[in-house]
Amino acid sequence: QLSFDIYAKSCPNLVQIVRRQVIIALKAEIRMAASLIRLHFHDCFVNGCDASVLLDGADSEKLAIPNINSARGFEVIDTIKDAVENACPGVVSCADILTLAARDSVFLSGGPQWRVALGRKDGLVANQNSANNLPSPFEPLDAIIAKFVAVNLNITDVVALSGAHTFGQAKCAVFSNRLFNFTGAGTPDATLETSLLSNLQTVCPLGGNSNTTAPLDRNSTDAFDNNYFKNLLEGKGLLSSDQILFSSDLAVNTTKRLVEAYSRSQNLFFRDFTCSMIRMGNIANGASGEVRKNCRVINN
Ligand code: HEM
Ligand SMILES: [Ca+2]
Repeated sequence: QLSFDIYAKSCPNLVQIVRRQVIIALKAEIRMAASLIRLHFHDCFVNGCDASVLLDGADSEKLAIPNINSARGFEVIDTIKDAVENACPGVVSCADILTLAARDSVFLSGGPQWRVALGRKDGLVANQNSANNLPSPFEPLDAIIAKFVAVNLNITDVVALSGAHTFGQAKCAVFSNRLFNFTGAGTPDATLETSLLSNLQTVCPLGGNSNTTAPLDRNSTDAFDNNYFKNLLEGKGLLSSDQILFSSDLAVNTTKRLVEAYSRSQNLFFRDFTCSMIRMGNIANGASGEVRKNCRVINN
């Protein structure tokens, strides 16, 4: 029931309003592009794209392991929502705003652009348990694939969408297990290229601050391009869940060929990424919904 012209009469300038606010947010902090698309991903994988991730409270998804002290950009979404409410009060859902902001983040960082079908409704409940079950950087490839399949996405979506790790940052907490004593063997992850390994050992020393961050793609930290895939061919994926797309045994029959193809052709990556973003953005919430006035709380 999503459509391209659902707000044509009720909020004709929506797309421009969101774009303008995302531009302002990226001027203040370029990393916000990465943070906004990640929020959209964490929204869509939990109850479908229904802005459940934006809700505050003790049972919120914000407090789930993958999000706490990690998910960011909530204030930016509030600001965009305010601008939209000023122009068209009570019309546009927070879920649509987050989808548009994610789309703009990619394009404004040098990536592809696409049209977003709109009309998502905001959910009435958060699902902290499901948010705790988001794909983890510590799990093997078969488990990650299974979590995508569970929301009707496929192996191509796994590889293409992982390409979002072309920008943004990750904390030592999510990759330092690779640096010194990987899987209890007493040695680092053998698939991690040695010069990157020694650099990361300095950035994230044993007993150091686990909140220190490193770029997911140190070739072009803030640009949306296919360097992420070139990195994987060289053992320079930051997260274990990145590198296993190329280096694990299972990758040989599933994801490795696509990693190689995207590393050779940015065009192919951009085309598949666009398709997969649309597919992820269409994950539906089966339950009823509303257009929230404030993205942090359901209407009363
Ligand atoms: C395939 C399974 C995935 C896993 C295991 C995963 C895991 C992670 C982890 C652990 C971080 C670092 C968080 C932190 O240190 O605070 C991260 C960051 C990020 N993820 Fe993923 N991710 C996955 C898929 C995706 C998808 C599908 C997207 C979007 C389409 C995405 C976009 C991002 C972005 C842009 C960042 C950087 C955020 C920032 O700088 O604020 N990831 N991811
Ligand atoms: Ca959601």
